[in-house]
Amino acid sequence: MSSRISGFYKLSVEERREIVTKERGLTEKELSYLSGEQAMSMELADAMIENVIGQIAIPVGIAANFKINGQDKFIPMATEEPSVVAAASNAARAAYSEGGFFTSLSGTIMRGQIQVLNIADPFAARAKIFEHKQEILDLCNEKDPTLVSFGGGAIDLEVHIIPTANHMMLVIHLIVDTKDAMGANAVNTMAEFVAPTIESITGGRVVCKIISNLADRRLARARAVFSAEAMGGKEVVENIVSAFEFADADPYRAATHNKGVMNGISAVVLASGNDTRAVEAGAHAYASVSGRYKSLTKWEITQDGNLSGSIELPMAVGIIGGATKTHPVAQAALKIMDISSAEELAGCIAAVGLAENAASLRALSAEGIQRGHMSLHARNLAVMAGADAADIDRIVAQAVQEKDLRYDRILEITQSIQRGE
Ligand SMILES: CC(C)(COP(=O)([O-])OP(=O)([O-])OC[C@H]1O[C@@H](n2cnc3c(N)ncnc32)[C@H](O)[C@@H]1OP(=O)([O-])[O-])[C@@H](O)C(=O)NCCC(=O)NCCSC(=O)C[C@@](C)(O)CC(=O)[O-]
Ligand SMILES: NC(=O)C1=CN([C@@H]2O[C@H](COP(=O)(O)OP(=O)(O)OC[C@H]3O[C@@H](n4cnc5c(N)ncnc54)[C@H](OP(=O)(O)O)[C@@H]3O)[C@@H](O)[C@H]2O)C=CC1
Repeated sequence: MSSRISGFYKLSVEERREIVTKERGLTEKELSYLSGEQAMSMELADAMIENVIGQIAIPVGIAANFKINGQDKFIPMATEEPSVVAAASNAARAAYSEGGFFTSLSGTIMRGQIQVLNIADPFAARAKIFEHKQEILDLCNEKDPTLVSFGGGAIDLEVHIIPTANHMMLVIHLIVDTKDAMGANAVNTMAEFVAPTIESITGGRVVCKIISNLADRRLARARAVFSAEAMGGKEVVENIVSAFEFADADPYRAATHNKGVMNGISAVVLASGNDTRAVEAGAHAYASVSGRYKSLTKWEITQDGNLSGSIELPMAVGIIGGATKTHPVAQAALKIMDISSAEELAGCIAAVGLAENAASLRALSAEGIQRGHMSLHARNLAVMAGADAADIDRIVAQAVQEKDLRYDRILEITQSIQRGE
């Protein structure tokens, strides 16, 4: 299949669904979940979270033009924000001609932290933990034979001594390969199970036993070259690099720059039924590991003047466990992306984050963000103004032509159309 579909956005919803169905073999049932015709059952919703009274629908769009590790992919993105899907498709188009995105994952390894207090001699306690390392790892693995049968499980220990205001804390890291699961439940179960053993080895008192979302042994990396011509020429490319340097040097700018990266990342994480907060916490913590909050992406200029981008961030996502298997739309999303491992999913998500950042920086470095973003957001404003679906395009076209995308003006145009003027 080819994901490079010029004008995909100009097709009707039905035509887009037909293309994706033809290429990815979606069933009637999957399509009806995606369209919302068949809602998730209230029994399932009630089993997923607590005190359920309903559901909220978020649109799922397909980002076109993605080639990742040589394979063309349709990328499902769940987001409430206009222009995010358009932006990803736009930048992916500029990378497509240069071979698309290339990705890797450093591993599927998570850390569980066990906090131990009341130890008089923490350095000796640290040594004792290492003497019992194999016993601790075996206990952890006893708790998750399924994970072990898939080649995962607890594989190592780290012991950190952390001075705090009131204590010299011993913090043990369980290093766990969670394979195709995100792994929080698996790691938390192990950490709680071994806590009494840790207490008896160290003589201390265990308090917190929990996964760390700074998943620095599960780093997803993606890189791509974006054609200078498609990005708007030499000056825009140079401006993009200076916009990156600004973000890398100034946390006020980096927060917004990384918000743009996360526009893409969170949308795919959500569509795939993964935990958006876990990935977001990991991303922002990783952006600060140097002691200063920085850009998650890097931008350079290639020898032949094209734009070269790369991204590296923790990507704790799974294709098993959590809501990934229970939510019917998440299952359809993985099928649309043709994903068969957590590693592959992590790479795709990183690629989308890089593309999203490229598109935002291009807009900021050229005409400004408002032209593209606001002309798409204007559709929302027309809905807010009470426009009929059939009139939305006409209202937006007039506001764009007038270069006045304020709500007040859109309301006036809407009301004038409704009066038949
Ligand atoms: C919005 C565009 C894409 C328009 O861009 P354009 O230049 O008007 O688009 P074009 O007509 O030249 O089309 C180029 C390609 O864009 C895509 N495209 C074009 N239009 C659509 C559409 N309606 N729906 C879906 N896809 C669309 C599509 O792939 C198309 O290729 P084609 O199909 O023609 O071969 C561009 O202005 C853009 O990329 N802007 C960036 C928007 C953005 O970053 N939005 C995020 C929200 S703002 C924010 O939260 C983050 C921020 C900005 O603060 C981060 C930061 O500060 O770093
Ligand atoms: N700080 C955080 O990020 C926290 C997040 N969470 C939540 O935890 C959930 C994710 O936890 P997670 O442990 O992934 O979910 P699950 O416990 O639902 O799934 C993981 C389990 O699936 C089983 N499994 C089956 N096949 C495989 C395979 N191929 N690879 C790996 N495991 C396999 C394993 O064993 P078995 O069958 O024995 O279970 C494994 O323990 C999310 O819902 C997240 O929101 C929870 C607490 C904190």
